[in-house]
Amino acid sequence: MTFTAVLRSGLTELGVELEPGAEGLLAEFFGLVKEAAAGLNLTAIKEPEEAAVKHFVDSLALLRWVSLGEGDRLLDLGSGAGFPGVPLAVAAPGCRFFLLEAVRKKCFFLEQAVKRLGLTNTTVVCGRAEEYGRLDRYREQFGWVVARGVAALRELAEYALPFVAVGGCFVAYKGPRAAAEIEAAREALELLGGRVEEMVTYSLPRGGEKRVLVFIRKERATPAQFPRRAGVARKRPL
Ligand SMILES: C[S@@+](CC[C@H](N)C(=O)[O-])C[C@H]1O[C@@H](n2cnc3c(N)ncnc32)[C@H](O)[C@@H]1O
Repeated sequence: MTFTAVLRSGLTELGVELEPGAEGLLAEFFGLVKEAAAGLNLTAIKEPEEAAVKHFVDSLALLRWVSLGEGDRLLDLGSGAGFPGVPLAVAAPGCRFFLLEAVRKKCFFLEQAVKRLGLTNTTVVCGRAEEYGRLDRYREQFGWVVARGVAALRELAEYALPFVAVGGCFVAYKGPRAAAEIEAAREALELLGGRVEEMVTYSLPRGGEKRVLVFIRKERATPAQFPRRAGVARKRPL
């Protein structure tokens, strides 16, 4: 099966519908990722069927539970080669997307890809969450923050929650160990103003790998001392 056929059947299985024209853009993005894969350390992404399921369908699974439209602002923290941010930006053109990534060569790839795909709703931000989360124009400015594959929840919460507006939501894309990660992150979430609202589970099509989206509601402003300076959350998670 081709990339597009696997993508289409995978999304149908999950109950996610795409805007007209989105499939073509996603296939074009896959081509760009594949071309850049070796230089970006993304070798696992080369097989079209596997990439369609593990990266594209997985990224878009959020849309089964969330609709992103006009006036929404979403930050993808640690976007890497653009997952889940780019597929979501293609699928939800009315929402404004910010792709935050610390590694310059990945940011360069993202900037080129955004330009090639004509994604006028998407801005690439090159830097670390620990720095950007302290700037007024980013701090508590997003109704949605998402992150996939960046860090364990206990550490990740300190990067992500400062960006979320009070009342907004941080969604962590996780695997089968999500419940244990939540347990380990309880104290951190409480300190940072977040509360786990819901955990939804889905199986990826074909291999059927189990995935979990953890929805964390921001209930209170994050105290000014967070995030701590770069490297501290990793060494001494809350
Ligand atoms: C394993 S990759 C996952 C990339 C992508 N989210 C995905 O699911 O394919 C993690 C990415 O997060 C970025 N990252 C890790 N910590 C970060 C931080 N504190 N601020 C910004 N980016 C960060 C890394 O540079 C890396 O590109």
